[in-house]
Amino acid sequence: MNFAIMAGGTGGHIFPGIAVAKALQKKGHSLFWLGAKGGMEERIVKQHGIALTLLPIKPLRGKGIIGMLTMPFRLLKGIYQAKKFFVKHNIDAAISMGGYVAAPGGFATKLCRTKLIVHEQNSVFGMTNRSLAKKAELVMTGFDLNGQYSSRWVGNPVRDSIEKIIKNYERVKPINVLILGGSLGAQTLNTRMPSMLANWVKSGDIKIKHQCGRDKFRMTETAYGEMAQDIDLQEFIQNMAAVYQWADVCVCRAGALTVAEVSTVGIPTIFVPYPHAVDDHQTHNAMSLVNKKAALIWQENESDESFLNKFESILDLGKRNEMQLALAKIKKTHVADAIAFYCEEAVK
Ligand SMILES: CC(=O)N[C@H]1[C@@H](OP(=O)(O)OP(=O)(O)OC[C@H]2O[C@@H](n3ccc(=O)[nH]c3=O)[C@H](O)[C@@H]2O)O[C@H](CO)[C@@H](O)[C@@H]1O
Repeated sequence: MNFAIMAGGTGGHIFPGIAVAKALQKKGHSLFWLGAKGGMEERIVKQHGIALTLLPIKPLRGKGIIGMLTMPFRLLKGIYQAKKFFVKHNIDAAISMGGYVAAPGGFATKLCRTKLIVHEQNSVFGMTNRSLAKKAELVMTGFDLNGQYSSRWVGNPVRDSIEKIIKNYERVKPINVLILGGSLGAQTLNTRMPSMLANWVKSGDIKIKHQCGRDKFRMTETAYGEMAQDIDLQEFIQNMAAVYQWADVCVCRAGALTVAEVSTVGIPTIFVPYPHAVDDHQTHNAMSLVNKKAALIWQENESDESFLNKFESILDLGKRNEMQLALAKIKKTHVADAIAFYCEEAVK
């Protein structure tokens, strides 16, 4: 069968797309990717050797009056281009993993014989997937959304290299702390973590790897001051499996894929949700673990003292073991294979 993945914009859409693409290829299907010119997918998808077609489109949620007035025309143009792509490659089903390329792509499936499949990674449907879900043959979700839009809860697919990690949970000192801003970096983590964690770094109780986001290296290095030489600071981490293997504790945003990855690996985590995410979906993502005592949450508007208390508690080995047990109970495995199976079933 010929499948197309429609995903772009951020790692949170692209990496699950890659996991699903590989699972479908493993089953002998042909894979094509529809992305947007200038998006992160241009760089990442090529590295994985997947045939990539880029539409010359920009985000539909245009800024200002001109953006709003030209939106219908831009959408129509994108739909026309996406339809041409489906017909040219004889695509049986297009899988929307989210991102703005998925809107024209999703609507274009209704103009040809391509079936539409949706996978929503977050605990709240995003704008594009919300409108596509009503028109799709099959809707799958990363979190348990109680069958909204007749969806099936499958989980979020994590990369093979991450799923294979086996951890040793016993380390007491120094504790390896991974700070992750997500694929775009997180301002709060870059500015507030250095001073809040300073005492633990100076006493040698913790070691830090900190992913700060593109073009944020200098400002984060400055925030760490004289401690900077002891911090492994990186703008973007290519080998996430290696850093998850290293980490005893994580402090990170609650993007859907990061949540899935730390739960798959079993890393005790303090989530710091991005407060401006649409419909506050990062808080909902994090709460799915916090409610099961499998993680902690700290909101940006809480005090430093509240963070320090939570951090102190997560360093305790007993507490970490409790959280790891709770994570083991809820983790989903082989999600990409499950999604590939349901995609095949939808096309038959
Ligand atoms: C600010 C915002 O709205 N972010 C959204 C975006 O997040 P974003 O793409 O940042 O977040 P996710 O946590 O979902 O995914 C990040 C992915 O990038 C990878 N990674 C990250 C850093 C790095 O240095 N190297 C690397 O490979 C992670 O391993 C993960 O696979 O899409 C997600 C999925 O729809 C949403 O849940 C997030 O709310």
